[in-house]
Amino acid sequence: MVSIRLNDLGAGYGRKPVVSGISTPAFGAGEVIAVVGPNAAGKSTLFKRIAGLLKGPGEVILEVEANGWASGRAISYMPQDNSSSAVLSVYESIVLARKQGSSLHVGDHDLRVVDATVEALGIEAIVARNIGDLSGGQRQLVSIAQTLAREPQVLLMDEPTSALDLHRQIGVLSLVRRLARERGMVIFIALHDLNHALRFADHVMVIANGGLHACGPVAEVLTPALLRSVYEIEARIERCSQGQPHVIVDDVASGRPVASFALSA
Ligand SMILES: Nc1ncnc2c1ncn2[C@@H]1O[C@H](COP(=O)(O)OP(=O)(O)OP(=O)(O)O)[C@@H](O)[C@H]1O
Repeated sequence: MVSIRLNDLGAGYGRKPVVSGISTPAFGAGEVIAVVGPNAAGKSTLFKRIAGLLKGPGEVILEVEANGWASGRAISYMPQDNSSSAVLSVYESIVLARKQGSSLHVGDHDLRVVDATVEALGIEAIVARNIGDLSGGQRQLVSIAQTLAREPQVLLMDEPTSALDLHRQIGVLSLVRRLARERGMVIFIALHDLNHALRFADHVMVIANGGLHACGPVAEVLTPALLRSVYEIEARIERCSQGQPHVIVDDVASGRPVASFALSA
């Protein structure tokens, strides 16, 4: 079983902090946490800090109990941009991702995990293709496969469905949530689609103005008041016929043009 808590975490580039003072409760096995917020708020920066790719103040408190399942690394980060080598086949790239940081010996179990991941994502038809020949959405599915095949205990997925059609967005997020429950992972997903956050996440972290603006159960945090203060939109949260909450946007707050929504420097 795994749990992860952020304590007064900060990160930035050079001397300039992008985010600071981020503290959360402990998130436990099986939980999915949506990380949302405006462009350039610092979601990717926070993920890189949690993954240990950036240094900064504060601590990531990770507790891992051996449970027989965990064959993979503790924390794995799936970046927004896929920079896999274009000369590898899809299958080779997934095997390589699984073996990254461990011995290069590829055993039967490794191949079974790779095959199961390929099947779960429905990418059997492209496994022999070169990554460089794929469409943007296909590359994103391969990047997801590479990340899942590592079997991490904490997974940081940075906008994993941004290039996917609606059917695959729902499919991938359903799969990710199921794997979190089955494997006892903690999964953080940076998302811009708040309806996906409402549908697939247990908790939400709202990153804005250089820090953690709000954190808690997703349906409690994503309110019209929060959408107004963070996104400058007038919106309602209404339930569809199946009881699922949805954001319905009525207007841009105060009638200002969308282009006036300021990016942080
Ligand atoms: N390598 C870097 N060097 C310097 N500044 C950077 C670097 N990467 C990101 N930044 C800056 O850090 C800030 C936060 O960027 P980050 O990518 O974390 O935002 P984000 O919330 O993930 O944005 P988006 O939703 O647009 O993907 C931005 O102002 C960005 O320009």
